[in-house]
This record gives sequence, C-alpha cells and structure tokens, in this order.
Amino acid sequence: MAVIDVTGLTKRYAGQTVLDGVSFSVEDGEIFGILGPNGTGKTTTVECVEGLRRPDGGSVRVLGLDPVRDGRRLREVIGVQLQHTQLPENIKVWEALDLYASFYARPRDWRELLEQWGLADKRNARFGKLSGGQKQRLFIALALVGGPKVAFLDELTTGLDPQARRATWEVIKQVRDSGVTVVLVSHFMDEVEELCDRVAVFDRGRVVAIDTPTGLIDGVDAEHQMRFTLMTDAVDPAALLGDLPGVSGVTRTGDQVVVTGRGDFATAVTAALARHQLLVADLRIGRRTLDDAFIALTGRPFGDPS
Ligand SMILES: Nc1ncnc2c1ncn2[C@@H]1O[C@H](COP(=O)(O)OP(=O)(O)OP(=O)(O)O)[C@@H](O)[C@H]1O
Repeated sequence: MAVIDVTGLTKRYAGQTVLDGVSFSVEDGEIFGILGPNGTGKTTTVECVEGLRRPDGGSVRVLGLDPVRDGRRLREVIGVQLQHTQLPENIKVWEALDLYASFYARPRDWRELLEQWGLADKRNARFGKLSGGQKQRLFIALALVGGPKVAFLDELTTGLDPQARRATWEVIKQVRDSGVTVVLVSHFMDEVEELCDRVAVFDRGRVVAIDTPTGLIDGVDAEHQMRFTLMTDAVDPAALLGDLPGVSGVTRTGDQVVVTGRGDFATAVTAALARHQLLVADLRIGRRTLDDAFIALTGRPFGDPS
C-alpha cells in the first residue's frame, strides 16, 4: 500500500522552475531515499509533502490526506526532522521531548524514547552539551514523539564522524523495523545504498530514476576494472583475455594486470584464467556504485552542477 503518492508536482520560486513534474510513491514500511546533489529540489519536494509549502501544480497525498487542505490532521500522523533543526543550547533533553510531546493529541511516552535512543543518562543534559551523534538521536526522538506513521529525516548525518554516522544508520533501521515508514533525504551515496529499500534519484527538479539501490547499480552499463597479480611471465594476458566478451582493455605492468570491461566480463576472465591453469593472486574487482548510476543517468558526476 502506498502511504505517499506524489504525481506531477511542480513548484516555482520567483518564476524559476524548481520542481518540474515530480512523481513517486512511498510504500508502507519502507525506507525511501530522496537522493540528489545540492539544489535539485529534494527539500522543496519533502516540504510540499509535509504541507510546509504549497505546490504550484500536481497532486500530493499522504495517508490519503491532502497536505494543504488537511494540514492539521497530517501533522498528527507525520514526524518531521527539519534540515536545520535547532534547539536552544540551554534546553534540557527531557524538556525538549516534553515540549514536542505537548504538540500532539496522543504523544508517545518520551521516557520510553529516551531509553530506546540511548539518551536516558542524558535526560538532564543541556542540548548544547550533547555530542553530534547524541543531538541527532535526540532529533530522531523528537520526530517520533508524536507516534507518527511516516517520519521525514533530512540530511541526518551531515557533520557526523564515521562512527556516529554508522550508529545513526542503525537507529534509522530500527525506526523502520518498528513499523514507521521513513523518507530519508540525503546527498550521501553510501548512506542511501546502506539504508534505503528504494530510492528516487533527483536531478534538476526532476526524478530521473526510482529503484532499489542494487537495481540502480545493476542498471548501469559502466566500465569497471578487475586487477590481479599474475604469477607467471609465460603468457601474454592481452592475447589471452583481450577478445573475451565485454573486455575492452588489458594492461600489464610488471606482474600487475588490469582488465577493463563492461557487464559480466569478470566471470569470463576468471573462467579463462582457470582454463589455462594460471595462478593469480590479489584478485580485486572494482565495484560499481551509485555514483556510476548517477553518471549514467545524468551524464555528469554527482555534485557537478554544470
Ligand atoms: N524560499 C525559496 N525562495 C527561492 N528559491 C528557493 C527557495 N527555497 C529553495 N530555493 C531554490 O530552489 C532550488 C531547490 O532547493 P532545495 O532546497 O529544494 O534543493 P535540495 O535538493 O534540497 O538542496 P540541498 O541538498 O542543498 O538542501 C535551489 O536552487 C534553491 O536555491
């Protein structure tokens, strides 16, 4: 069942088109990623879905509600972690949760959330004294205190160190596993690849693809490389491997061989090596990533605004 349906969404700022016919739907219980470089309309889209901005055209439904017409009812069933959520430095953790809980008719017990998000011993700590990871966990707890069916998390791990990012990812998986649908706005490829069940890739105010991260990567016919150490000088790897299906180049430097190709060329290469009983070591196959998918979809690297 779709909990969010967006069809043909358009938005202009001062005559400039920022969203140009954006369509996607989010299924119940998934982590749905909204991925794109800066300025491609991700936040604007999510704010239209949350009822914080009025679209110029198209249709948005969240749990059957129209965010513009039914804003009040919508806010009871969604949880929003704003991009630049700021709390007063001096507010205590429990006070922030208590305050946010007061916005809802049927809030969750925030004491439970403190336990759940590992903040119980920080209950009386002031916001300004929390670490980056603790602040993010508090923001997630605040987004969940109303007991939402859908949580919107925007640029959640910006500025966190690798360990705190990983910890935050685990927390987001727990949110999904507790039955809350999660919409995750991100411009981090690794985050989206790790967390999202499906992803909408945004570029210049449009959705250029929607798929699972693996589906997006598998759809790319980009060249990639395999490297290995060849344990013999008796064969010429270019002669042996150069004509195999998908292989576009073979270079040898000393005992190091690099084979470049497309599709499933690596299987053909390893089969040929085995057939000729050639011993290789340190075999590495370059993994295609969402970066490759983005280049294939848009014709330019992620983050290149040109
Ligand atoms: N209130 C506004 N008035 C005018 N232009 C705006 C406004 N808000 C956003 N924009 C412009 O709309 C475009 C899309 O912005 P938006 O914040 O939706 O992109 P984004 O993909 O979320 O980017 P980021 O990752 O940097 O948050 C940008 O060019 C931005 O400058």
